[in-house]
Amino acid sequence: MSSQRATAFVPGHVTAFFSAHPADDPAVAGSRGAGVTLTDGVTVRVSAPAGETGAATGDGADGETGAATGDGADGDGGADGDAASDGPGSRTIDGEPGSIGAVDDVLAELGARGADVAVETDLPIGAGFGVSGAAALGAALAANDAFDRGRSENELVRIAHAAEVGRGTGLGDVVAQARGGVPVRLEPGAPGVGELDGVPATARVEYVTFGELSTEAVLGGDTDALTAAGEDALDRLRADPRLPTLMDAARRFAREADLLVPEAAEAIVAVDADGGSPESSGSPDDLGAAMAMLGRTVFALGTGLSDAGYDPDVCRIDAAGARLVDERSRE
Ligand SMILES: Nc1ncnc2c1ncn2[C@@H]1O[C@H](COP(=O)(O)OP(=O)(O)O)[C@@H](O)[C@H]1O
Ligand SMILES: CC(C)(COP(=O)(O)O)[C@@H](O)C(=O)O
Repeated sequence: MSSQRATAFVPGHVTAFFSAHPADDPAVAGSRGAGVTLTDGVTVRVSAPAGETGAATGDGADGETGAATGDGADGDGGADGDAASDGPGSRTIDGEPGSIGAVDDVLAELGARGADVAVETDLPIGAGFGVSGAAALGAALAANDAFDRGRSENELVRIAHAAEVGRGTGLGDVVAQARGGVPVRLEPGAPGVGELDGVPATARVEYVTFGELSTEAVLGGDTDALTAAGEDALDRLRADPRLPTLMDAARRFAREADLLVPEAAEAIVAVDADGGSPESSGSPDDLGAAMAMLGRTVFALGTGLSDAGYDPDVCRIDAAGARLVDERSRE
């Protein structure tokens, strides 16, 4: 018995600092770094057309990490129906027609292009919350369930990671979002290649967005300076895996990597002046603000942005990571 519809929730992920590690093999490519996952995230609903679920056990098995390059059509060996043969199903983002490249690549890899896919999020897209990675991972989890593809969690994370890296829209968001909490990416790459740790902590998160920053443009440019700064920041956090050190390393990274945009710099100073930083006399729960990579976005742990007079969105660090949610119907 296979399900026809499935829904997944994937937390947003704000990168505090990172180093870029490109590679030809998308499972090997990725980033080192650290960030926070958010209770605000992306919900992906996948509906399989009738008769297109199950039995595609060999689907794409020879190319699990090739989602970004291939269209998956030659791997669609489903015995009882090929979702790709009838062309793509509907794609919406917050109810409007629209698609995210990494999502399309995930669906192709799973032989699920015929699915109707609805991506819903309160987070802004392209502003440093890893929405594209979250949508890709949510599509992988939900399509696997709706089409009864029988892939494991690690396999689905690998497929979403490969799609995201292949599209140039992220390097480390997917593995972080799969984990939840405060992920520390010790080694780059998909499950089986990369290595994760975490800062064991929770906090209130505030954020304000001033606009988008193209991840493709930054990753496609010279990343030597940001990678050197990111490696330094990771060394500092490994020596002291606590939230104040994460935020301090994030602020220094943005300056050293020359990524700090003026609106973010202004907000970080305003939060600091108001007492919301560990160097000043504010509450110990206020850990100041930093810029979200890669977006014109500032995030604070505690109440620093609201104390400084901004009107932030508020959520918390997500404890669970990407997951299916139980609102599906079964036949
Ligand atoms: N309304 C939209 N605004 C920005 N990007 C969009 C939108 N709809 C789809 N996209 C796609 O979503 C992806 C955003 O990727 P990225 O810049 O990495 O953002 P994020 O930080 O949210 O992951 C791009 O591939 C872009 O083409
Ligand atoms: C910083 C970034 C390379 C991009 O993040 P975003 O713009 O949110 O997709 C991220 O994927 C990472 O590896 O840390």
